[in-house]
Amino acid sequence: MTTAPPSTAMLAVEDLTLAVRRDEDVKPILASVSLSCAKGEIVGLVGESGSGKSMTLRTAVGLTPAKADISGRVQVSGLDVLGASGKELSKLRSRTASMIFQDPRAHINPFQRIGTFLCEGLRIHQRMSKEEAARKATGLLDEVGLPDPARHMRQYPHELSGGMLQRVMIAAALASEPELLLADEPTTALDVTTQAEIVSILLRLRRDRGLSIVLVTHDLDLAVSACDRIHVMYAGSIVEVASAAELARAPQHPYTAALFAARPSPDRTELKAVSGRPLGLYEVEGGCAFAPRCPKAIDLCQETAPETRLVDGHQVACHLASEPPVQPVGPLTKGERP
Ligand SMILES: Nc1ncnc2c1ncn2[C@@H]1O[C@H](COP(=O)(O)OP(=O)(O)OP(=O)(O)O)[C@@H](O)[C@H]1O
Repeated sequence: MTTAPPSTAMLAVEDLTLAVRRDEDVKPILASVSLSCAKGEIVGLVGESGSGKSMTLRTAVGLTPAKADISGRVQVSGLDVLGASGKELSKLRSRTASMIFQDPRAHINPFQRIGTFLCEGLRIHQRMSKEEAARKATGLLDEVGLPDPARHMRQYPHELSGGMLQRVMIAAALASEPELLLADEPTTALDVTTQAEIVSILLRLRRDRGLSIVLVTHDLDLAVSACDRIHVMYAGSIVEVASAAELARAPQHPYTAALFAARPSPDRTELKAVSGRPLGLYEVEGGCAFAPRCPKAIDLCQETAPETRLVDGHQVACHLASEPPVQPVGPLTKGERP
């Protein structure tokens, strides 16, 4: 088992630090985030609300707040995203990397037929004729498993269920033949059966197209079932990275362990919610960001931010993890802030 960043990374985020400016205020959001996704790999990014998952994903395609201080490196398929021109970024977003989101209805015009929605991008970005675009769009709906693509092309969004609409959004994301799919909570609004169907589509797309996928989710079980590797995020930092199987077998960071313990399960009579509330990076005073909620915290945790260590194949940012720190990743929670 290996958790080292693959050398053929489709996405490589290294030491990414980001703070948003408003007037005199500076709000730190990400601290020294490193994350990678190889060609054909499905990588999970999990953590509670406000930990910075969406901001990491958006920064990967250059969608950052207007007034932000950013440092670090982000590469997608060889493009230096933080140094890219507007033209390069729009090419990145219209060709190389596509995104899907939690609520498909918020990203589709309710007055436009599904076929019109799908064909628009194909005609503009790929300069297809009307007939070519319709043929390609119908094929994409078939690829994502919609039962009657020709009929769905003529339907309006309100005629489709949430799960069917999410498939339409995946079809739209595939229209540009991307190499990388960034999926931000794509199953959160769906029932359990439909969630499983969406995950099986993602797995099939990886197999058939060699697509690289970053899956953001709150749902650890879903991440374990879908992903090769998982990055666990807390307060704007990655606190643990391991293969999905290894993370589920033996989580090393107390936060990861607490997330696993908080999952509902048939053999559990009560839920062990992670105590306390999740902090944003801007609320962290010093030391380990998880220390105020950590049942194992010692004085050192309150005082000094932990470095990332390699323990049993896991990269883990915790003082209580016993192996020496890995290089060159530095302090995770209190790196140099802008
Ligand atoms: N444009 C912005 N300006 C200022 N703060 C922002 C902006 N966008 C996000 N934030 C803040 O950044 C932090 C991380 O937000 P982000 O949406 O990345 O978290 P998340 O882990 O994706 O949460 P969720 O699971 O709820 O979507 C939050 O504190 C959020 O309020």
